[in-house]
Amino acid sequence: MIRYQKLGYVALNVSDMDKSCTFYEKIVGLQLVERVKDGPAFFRCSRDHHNLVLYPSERPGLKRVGLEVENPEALEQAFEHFTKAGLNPKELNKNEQKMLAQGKTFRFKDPNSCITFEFYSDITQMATEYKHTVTKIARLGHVVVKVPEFEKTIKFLKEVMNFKTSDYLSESIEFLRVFPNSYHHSFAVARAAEHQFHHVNFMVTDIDDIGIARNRMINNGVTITNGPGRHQPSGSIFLYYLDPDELTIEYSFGMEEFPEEGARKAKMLERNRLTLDLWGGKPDPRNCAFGYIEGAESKVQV
Ligand SMILES: CC(C)C(=O)/C=C/C(C(=O)O)=C(/O)C(=O)O
Ligand SMILES: [Fe+2]
Repeated sequence: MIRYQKLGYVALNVSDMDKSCTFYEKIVGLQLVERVKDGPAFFRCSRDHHNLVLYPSERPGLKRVGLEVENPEALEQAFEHFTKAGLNPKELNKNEQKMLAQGKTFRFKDPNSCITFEFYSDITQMATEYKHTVTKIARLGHVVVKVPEFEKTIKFLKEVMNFKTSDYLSESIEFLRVFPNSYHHSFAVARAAEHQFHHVNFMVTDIDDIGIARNRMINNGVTITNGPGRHQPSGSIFLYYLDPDELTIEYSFGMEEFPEEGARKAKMLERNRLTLDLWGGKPDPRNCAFGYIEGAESKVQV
């Protein structure tokens, strides 16, 4: 079965590259690596060449999800596995691989969530450490999407992609880890009437990063849509806010980790406001409410 290293990067479509580049650098605290003229902008929060990529588009939202597997052998096995599963994975041409600063890379579209998943094992390691500025981002944490075909999507992610469930709210949200990565979730899926982006998360190093971020958002006129609060599922302390396209970004501090073997069984959690936030906060209705999934446009709803 496929063995993942981590959620490698998230690619977002944004409507105004200048505005969003400034926001992700100066407010979120990512490091700009390079910006291609009339093309994507690459940001990092680790030694990887990128952990977030912004693309210009008139339809803001999720463009694709990059998954790093453990090594080149795991990449070969994954390619064969997805081919056998009929997903028709396509290897990128050398030019695009070069632009992404990645080694061999392939993609396919999950027919249930409509997400384009990208797989690679090698990404350029930058010569210098990620430079903290306004906050100490520890890593790209997770991405969450909304889907109408909830059960089919979860079945696909678990049986075909080898994700494991950490916790779930019956028939409404499931938190998944990219096995054997230890973090409670790198991916989550919520049931909704339409395919939609939900949020992307960056994990920070200290509780102070959350408190300081709250003041930074207020001082810069950035809308906070939820928090600070504490999630019950992963135990993390969170703050959600909106980017210039009203896409939701989450910072979180702390997260339960799972061993590769002997992990606890997944908990079925109560649908209760206190599950989402142990501190009893009430989210703004704009929280996790905006963003397309690229490729979901053509999906016929049943
Ligand atoms: C039911 C909600 C969505 C919830 O509990 C969210 C939990 C977590 C977590 O436990 O860390 C998230 O990160 C999240 O989905 O934002
Ligand atoms: Fe989250």
